[in-house]
Amino acid sequence: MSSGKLSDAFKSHPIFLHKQQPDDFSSLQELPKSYAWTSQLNEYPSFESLSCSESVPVIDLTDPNVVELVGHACKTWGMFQATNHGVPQKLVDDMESTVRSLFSLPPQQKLKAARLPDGFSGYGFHRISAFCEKLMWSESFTTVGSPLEHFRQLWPQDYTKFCCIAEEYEREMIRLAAKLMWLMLGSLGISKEDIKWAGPRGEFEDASAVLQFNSYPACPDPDRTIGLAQHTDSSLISIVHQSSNASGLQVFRQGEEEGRGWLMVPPVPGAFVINVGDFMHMLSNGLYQNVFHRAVVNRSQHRVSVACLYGPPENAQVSPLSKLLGPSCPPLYPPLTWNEYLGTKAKLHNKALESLRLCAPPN
Ligand SMILES: C=C1C[C@]23C[C@H]1CC[C@H]2[C@@]12CCC[C@@](C)(C(=O)O1)[C@H]2[C@@H]3C(=O)O
Ligand SMILES: O=C(O)CCC(=O)C(=O)O
Ligand SMILES: [Fe+2]
Repeated sequence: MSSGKLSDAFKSHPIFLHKQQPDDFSSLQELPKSYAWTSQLNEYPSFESLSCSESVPVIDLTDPNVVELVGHACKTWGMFQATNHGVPQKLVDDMESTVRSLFSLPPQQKLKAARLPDGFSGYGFHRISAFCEKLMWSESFTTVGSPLEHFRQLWPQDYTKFCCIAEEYEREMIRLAAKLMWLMLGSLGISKEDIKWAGPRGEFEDASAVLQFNSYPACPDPDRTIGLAQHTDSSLISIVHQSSNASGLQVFRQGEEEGRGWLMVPPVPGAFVINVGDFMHMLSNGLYQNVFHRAVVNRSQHRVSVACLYGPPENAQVSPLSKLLGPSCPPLYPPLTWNEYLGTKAKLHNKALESLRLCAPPN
């Protein structure tokens, strides 16, 4: 397998769906058969909330114990919500308005920025649709590097304004992601010298970031379909802003029999949801849990989210950190670039990580 550019990751893994582009959701009064899921959805129960000790931790990044809190959340949940993260609220609001404005464009206009079957960036169904029994009630827009070309197609008049917002937002995400990386790694006793690809100043100067906009229109029959099917993110970490008008993000809780299921992650004003991705799981040699999550839809609200999938530099071979290895802790995964991993994921989806495992994880 080759390393190469992230934007070329899917060149040899095109996806073909029985419908290439999302419908005009606003015109649908009933759920079409193609969106009606039959199995999988209710395999496990959904919970609005469990007891209060059992909700995704909310962590104030200025808390004196932040390193321990973050480490604990990554080991036990693989997810937390971060407050006091330093990203200006105005920028987050502008980003959300941009995303709403994009998905509110007429269908024909959105298709001007359509993602090609073998492409990485642009508008369309989510990449994982290829593995789903039915279509998902959502639309997405993905961008890596500058969104300028696509934005120019979408908004011939005011693309500059939207471009500035997206680029500024991405810069802030990259800054926050580096900070979160060191909180997570610090909690494992890892320091700047331990990771070559963290760059000379240890600030992950060359890390890659993908911006993913998700749109979940109001749905006439929300219980029979899904917005985004269960998955783990292929990133090191993902930083998600969810709109505050509706909940929808659910996290899978392993737990005992009756406690096992999908737990709602309610929007917390001003907070970002932070996910442990597959690469952080590999880097930490299994100490941090990559986390299964999905998004459900609702009857009356148009929900949107903005995810930044943050990964290693394009050409970096990432392997389990040697400081975490020992006679009783052999490496669980081989060295891998992000590009190579996305290729494996494009073939095997939720089984990708397991297929790469070199030996069984210790209990
Ligand atoms: C860098 C990535 C990671 C991708 C593919 C590619 C660009 C878009 C990402 C997502 C975003 C939405 C969920 C997901 C499952 C999807 O369908 O597209 C993600 C997937 C992954 O995490 O594997
Ligand atoms: O919409 C959400 O809350 C989840 C989005 C997500 O999981 C993703 O973009 O990877
Ligand atoms: Fe995700």
